[in-house]
Amino acid sequence: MAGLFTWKFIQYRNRYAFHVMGYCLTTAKGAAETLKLNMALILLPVCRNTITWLRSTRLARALPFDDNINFHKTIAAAIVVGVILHAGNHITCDFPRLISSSDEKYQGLQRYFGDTKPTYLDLMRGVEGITGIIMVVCMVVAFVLATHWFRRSLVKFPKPFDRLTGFNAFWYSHHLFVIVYILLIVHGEFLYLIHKWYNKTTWMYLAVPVLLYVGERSLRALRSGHYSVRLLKVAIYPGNVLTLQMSKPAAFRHKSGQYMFVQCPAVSPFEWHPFSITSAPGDDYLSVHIRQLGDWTRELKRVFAAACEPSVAGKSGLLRADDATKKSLPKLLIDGPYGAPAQDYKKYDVLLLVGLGIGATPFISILKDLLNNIVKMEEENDTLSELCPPTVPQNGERVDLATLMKASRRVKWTLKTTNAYFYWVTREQGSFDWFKGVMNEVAESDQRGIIEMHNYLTSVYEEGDARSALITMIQALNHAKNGVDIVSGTRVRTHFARPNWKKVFTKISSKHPCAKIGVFYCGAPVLGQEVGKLCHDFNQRGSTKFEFHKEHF
Ligand SMILES: Cc1cc2nc3c(=O)[nH]c(=O)nc-3n(C[C@H](O)[C@H](O)[C@H](O)COP(=O)(O)OP(=O)(O)OC[C@H]3O[C@@H](n4cnc5c(N)ncnc54)[C@H](O)[C@@H]3O)c2cc1C
Ligand code: HEM
Repeated sequence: MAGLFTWKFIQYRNRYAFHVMGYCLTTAKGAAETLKLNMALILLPVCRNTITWLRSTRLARALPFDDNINFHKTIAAAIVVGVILHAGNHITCDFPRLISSSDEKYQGLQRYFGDTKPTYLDLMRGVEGITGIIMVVCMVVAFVLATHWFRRSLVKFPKPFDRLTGFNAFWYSHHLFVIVYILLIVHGEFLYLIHKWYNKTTWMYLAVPVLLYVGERSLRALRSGHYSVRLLKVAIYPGNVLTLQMSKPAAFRHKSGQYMFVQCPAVSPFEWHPFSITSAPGDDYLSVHIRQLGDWTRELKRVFAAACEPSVAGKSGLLRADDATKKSLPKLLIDGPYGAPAQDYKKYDVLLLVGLGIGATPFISILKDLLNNIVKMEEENDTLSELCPPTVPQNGERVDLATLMKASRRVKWTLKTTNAYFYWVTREQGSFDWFKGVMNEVAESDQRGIIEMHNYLTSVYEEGDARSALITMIQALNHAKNGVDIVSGTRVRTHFARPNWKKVFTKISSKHPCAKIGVFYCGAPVLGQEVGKLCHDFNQRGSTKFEFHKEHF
């Protein structure tokens, strides 16, 4: 940006027009050059399919793809500065200087503006003026509605927009950028003080990113038509969580930690909402866990609750629908999968997964994937010990070469993850039902103790409360005696009050000296900062290195 600004600034500093309009002109033109670059750059971090693909390439080592939206916002901020400098200088400084210039000075600019000096109105109502004004208006609306405050707020809009929520207002207004891009290309063709076609470079900056983004949107539209899924199971849990289990389209390949968009025409034919995929890549179905938050998720629950029946004794969930109930369920469309920070878990031997409430969803898929691999590994090992008898062949005894070859191929098959620690912090005990099935399975199948699971219930007693300490002690005794937790009824350890993160980090770092540990966090930013800071602090102290990845939804 600095380079482009300086280049244009110097170019116009050396032109005749500088003697008429001065530094207002050089600044306006310098800013315009950065705007062209930034309007191109801003589209790249929101090309989700491209980024998902790039995450799996070597580029992921150099570029922080997890920060794509922050990059998008930073470029947006640079655009705000660019627009202020560009439009501000034209409107308040160089236009007035041009129209008030002496006839003698104006003569040198006649070939650009005509024989008679233009008025202020002439300049404003030219193509560049009109397109510029409309772009600024569209941008102001879209920028204001895109601010964090609006996106996250529950502002009530006046009629006829009263059904819009903050996020939807942001989403729809963001599409004003389609108009902005069309106008920007037109604006770039009618620039004053530029006649030669090769100096009109706006379209050159924009061509590739705009085409890439148009391709992305077309792909999404095409794919969503193909990805109409059949619902296999629906369950509604305490804590207002809805689980949807659906058939997996043949071409759908995801990694644990990734997310997908879901659309339900019975709720809204326009809205697509993102949800982490909770099933593992090896499962033959897809599943999502959806917590009710606003209008769309609430309506989704209502629509599905109408098609559900009370749960059969022994099955978890308050209401259920599956093949047995034979009720017709609303149609569902999906789009994805898309990349997310947690998908990098395979890079590490030791994992620390921290989920807050519904933020556990990306990690459930990881746990399931680990579990599937553990089961597969156990099976492989059983086959291996059958193929390769533990006793060393005695003198004269022969081992079939084919058997040995087969066995050696199998020996290579190992599980990269040696340890995974899952910390799930929830408000109430009922939340445990959301993922009870998976946790039970993990606890039962993971005989080697690769996965350690902790559930923290924070709404029972305050931290430091004597009752909390007492229950924790009873829990620990029971766990030691029976290996079973009294709250969860499984090997998952339930704790009362908030986790002591420092202790958790101390324990893990002393257990894994010199290891590189992948710390994945999904939840409210406040705790994310704390966990991130602990990673940084522990990295300064010992040989264990913690690499922090966070996500927030
Ligand atoms: C990558 C990702 C993964 C997610 N995974 C899960 C999950 O596994 N389980 C779960 O319960 N929730 C998940 N969410 C959050 C979920 O998408 C929102 O809770 C849901 O879209 C809320 O919609 P609403 O209309 O009911 O609520 P609203 O009141 O309209 O919105 C509440 C908040 O949700 C966000 N939001 C709303 N609509 C969208 C949208 N279309 N796209 C992105 N964000 C939106 C906004 O920040 C908004 O402030 C995830 C979000 C993201 C970005
Ligand atoms: C010139 C300015 C901008 C342009 C051209 C632009 C363009 C876009 C585009 C094309 C998308 C992708 C939508 C999609 O395909 O899903 C997007 C998403 C988004 N933009 Fe912008 N934007 C601009 C400014 C801003 C600003 C000022 C903010 C906030 C401060 C912002 C925040 C976001 C967010 C949060 C998303 C959602 C990304 C996601 O989760 O997929 N944008 N923007």
